[in-house]
Amino acid sequence: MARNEDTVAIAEAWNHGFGFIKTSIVKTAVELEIPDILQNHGTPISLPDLSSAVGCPTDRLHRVMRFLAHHGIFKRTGEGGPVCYAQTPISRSLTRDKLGPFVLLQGAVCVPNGCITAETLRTAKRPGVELSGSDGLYEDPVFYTKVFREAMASHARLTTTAVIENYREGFDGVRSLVDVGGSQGMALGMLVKAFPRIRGICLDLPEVVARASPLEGVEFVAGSMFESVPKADVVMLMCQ
Ligand SMILES: C[S@@+](CC[C@H](N)C(=O)[O-])C[C@H]1O[C@@H](n2cnc3c(N)ncnc32)[C@H](O)[C@@H]1O
Repeated sequence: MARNEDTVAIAEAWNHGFGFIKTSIVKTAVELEIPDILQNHGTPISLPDLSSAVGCPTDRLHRVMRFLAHHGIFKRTGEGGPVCYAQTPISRSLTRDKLGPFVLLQGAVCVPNGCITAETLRTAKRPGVELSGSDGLYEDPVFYTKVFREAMASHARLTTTAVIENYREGFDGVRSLVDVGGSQGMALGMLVKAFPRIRGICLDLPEVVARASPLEGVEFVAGSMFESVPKADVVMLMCQ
């Protein structure tokens, strides 16, 4: 691995990049009045009951509650039986008569556009909520070419460098590698350069592949992972 202090610094930098997610999901829980629902319920509530109380499909709500339980906002109970959720001291502080309204106010100011909200959770209008493919996000040329592409390239460079330096044996015997959602082929380009015997296949949406520059050793395939994935010895799925 990279030197320990570098690794810790990179983890801290990731936290700065993604720290808003926790705030965003807590705000969504308050919007849905989940702390109040649990308080009024009195005992742990099952996922289907919570789902009908907030008006969100169970599968989407489950993902949100799993995240919040992992971060100690709610407590998951019913080990081995049906999934239920209970209050914690934190969620008891997030009811509408305590700090809930404050979270809604600050969240409205600080949480970036594009995060999951109560409305998007109920209607599944965003790809993070329902993986139905592109929703136009990647078709916006300004967003895609400037912000998104540079962000993805920086992450791919960092991660792939660490993989090449520390996990060479993972590529032993590999002759073909498909990067699913490989964007402009940054990661794959680095991998085929480090392991020239590997044939790289970069699968991404047609509008993304149309903007990709040719890369030695990399074949670009336009399509959707939900329809088919090109055959290869190894399938790579990074940061989806
Ligand atoms: C978060 S980026 C990750 C890019 C790259 N794997 C990385 O880690 O830097 C997600 C990528 O998945 C692509 N994508 C989204 N929906 C897809 C689909 N249905 N099939 C294939 N690729 C898809 C996007 O265009 C985008 O390039």
